[in-house]
Amino acid sequence: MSENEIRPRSIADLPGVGPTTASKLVEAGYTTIEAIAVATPEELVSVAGIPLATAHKIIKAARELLDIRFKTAKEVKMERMNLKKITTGSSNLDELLGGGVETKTITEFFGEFGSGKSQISHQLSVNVQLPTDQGGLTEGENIAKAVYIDTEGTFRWERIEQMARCAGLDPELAMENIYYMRAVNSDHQMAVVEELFGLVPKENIRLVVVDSVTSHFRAEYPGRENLAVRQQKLNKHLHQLSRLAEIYNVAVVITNQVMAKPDVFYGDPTQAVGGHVLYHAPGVRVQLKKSRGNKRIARMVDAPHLPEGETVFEITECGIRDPED
Ligand SMILES: Nc1ncnc2c1ncn2[C@@H]1O[C@H](COP(=O)(O)OP(=O)(O)OP(=O)(O)O)[C@@H](O)[C@H]1O
Repeated sequence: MSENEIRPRSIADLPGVGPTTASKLVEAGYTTIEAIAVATPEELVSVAGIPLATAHKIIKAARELLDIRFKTAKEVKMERMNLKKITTGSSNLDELLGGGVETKTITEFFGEFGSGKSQISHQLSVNVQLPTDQGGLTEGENIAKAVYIDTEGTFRWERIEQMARCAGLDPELAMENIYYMRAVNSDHQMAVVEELFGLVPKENIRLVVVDSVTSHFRAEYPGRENLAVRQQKLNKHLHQLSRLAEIYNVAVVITNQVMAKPDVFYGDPTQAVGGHVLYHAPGVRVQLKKSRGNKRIARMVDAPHLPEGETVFEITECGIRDPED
């Protein structure tokens, strides 16, 4: 299957699943291709009343679609090498990230207020639209677009306009290629991501930003007593996002505000322990710190395949850039 081909996303698109079977499966809770992929043929036979051979065929198709099979290490290497990267606008920061922000991956930017998390998110939403030879994901006429889920109302179209102009894009067009949604609470935030399983392939969306991923969860489930349920919901949300990244080959960027002085937030271990939310989930974590003036320090935190390290970038009128001096 070619990379740009739109993959079926509903179980009704699987071979062997007609409308009646589809509705029986959905009724029994098999609502996604993932659920089918991990089901046993006997389960499907009993809930949908289909022949065993058909059940085998449906499960096999679901697994193929999700690419669940043994791969050689060489194949894994080739897959990684083929992953596309989006430039951040700063070659220092790109280098730290191993070439830019990667598709099929969640990249978390965490740091205190004003550390540059939203600025990077704006910049990536512009840069994804650039042609591939300029660090974007637009191939020929097929413009790569972005989704920006804003939980705190910090999105500024003026900034997009400014950054697009500097990047040599038509600012009006650039703004049309960013789908914006203000998420009003954590349930809404998760519902919006669920909706993206429809929108992403249809509109050639290659970047999904959630700025900030944590604020609603923290506000709705405050303190230590709510930690377990908060983390559980947040994990579900992260799992949704990583499925989206994986299935549709998109880059997912999440931001997470952490306090400069975690001791003030005693009782909230998500603040105290290093700060990032990805924990053991696969992905890339970058800590941002304020430095002199508009300079910022980015630090790679326990990345599975990237060396730890630090670099400096700058926030300018034009956006994220390497420091002048
Ligand atoms: N037009 C601009 N020119 C230069 N620098 C700018 C411009 N706009 C914003 N900045 C810089 O970006 C900073 C804000 O960064 P950003 O909004 O990304 O922070 P953040 O990490 O998202 O913070 P928060 O957690 O509060 O949302 C400002 O303090 C300023 O230094």
